[in-house]
Amino acid sequence: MKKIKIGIIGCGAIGTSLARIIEERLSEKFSIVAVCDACQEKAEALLRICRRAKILDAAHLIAASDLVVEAASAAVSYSIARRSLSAGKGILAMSIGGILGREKELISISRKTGARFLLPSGAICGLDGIRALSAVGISSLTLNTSKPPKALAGAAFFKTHKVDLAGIRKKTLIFSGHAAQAVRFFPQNINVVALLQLATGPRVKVKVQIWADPALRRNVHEIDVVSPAARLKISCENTASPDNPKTSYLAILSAAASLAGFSDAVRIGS
Ligand SMILES: NC(=O)C1=CN([C@@H]2O[C@H](COP(=O)(O)OP(=O)(O)OC[C@H]3O[C@@H](n4cnc5c(N)ncnc54)[C@H](O)[C@@H]3O)[C@@H](O)[C@H]2O)C=CC1
Ligand SMILES: O=C([O-])CC(=O)C(=O)O
Repeated sequence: MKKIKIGIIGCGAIGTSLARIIEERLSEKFSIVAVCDACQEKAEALLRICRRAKILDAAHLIAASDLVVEAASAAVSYSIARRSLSAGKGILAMSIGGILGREKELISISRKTGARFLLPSGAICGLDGIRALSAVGISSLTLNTSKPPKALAGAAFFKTHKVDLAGIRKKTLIFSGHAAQAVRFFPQNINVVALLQLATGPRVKVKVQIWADPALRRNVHEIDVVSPAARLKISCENTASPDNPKTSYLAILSAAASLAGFSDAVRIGS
């Protein structure tokens, strides 16, 4: 069987760990042909894992790949997805916040070109049930995300909101609002709310609260869904990636699971 050629844009925590999993467990199906990072050293470091890959800029990487993995940033995820799908190349996107609000166009290009548009569940679970329930209506969906303060450090929110993160001694509410605001203020922290919003569609206004909790060692996402067909309470207590405290290890495993199921005839779960 011909291997699917993968190009990875973003050689940080997700890009690097995912590349390791592809090389170790998924190499019968996939071959990493190109990598790209805004930081040359990060791309060079990834070549030590992907020995057959080349460092290419985004345009050449898209041209060389069958499937592009975006693990870079919300500032570029939409443009990478649009360029990939328009060229008939599949895209697995991780920076979902950058796609929220512009998904219709991408879905339409994907359907036109037939290129796969993959949005893994990332750091949460339960999107299967939430998508199923949205057919009968969801009356409320709330996400409570709690992270250690250092995992929230550097977010755009703190440019306009004075918070002494290092001085927080107990669980403190940092932000309360809706998905679109949350991904603008916390582009590296709350892609999961964008996934929830995409799964339910614009009729449901997904609410989100972000907490800083100095007692936590994990990234915790608690999702509460109210619908006539079911009440879901989903709780994910995720170990952080060893390379980036903002990112849960589950997000990497979820991307790997999405690749493992790519073109598989068998599907477990909806
Ligand atoms: N969907 C989900 O559940 C989750 C999504 N994420 C998102 O996935 C993305 C990757 O996460 P991590 O690997 O943990 O981040 P990271 O910060 O460890 O790595 C990102 C890498 O992308 C590179 N980069 C940034 N802009 C770039 C550009 N324009 N072109 C090429 N390279 C660029 C950086 O230099 C860095 O090496 C982030 O946007 C993050 O917010 C993270 C966790 C969960
Ligand atoms: O990895 C996590 O726990 C969630 C995260 O950073 C995101 O959704 O952007």
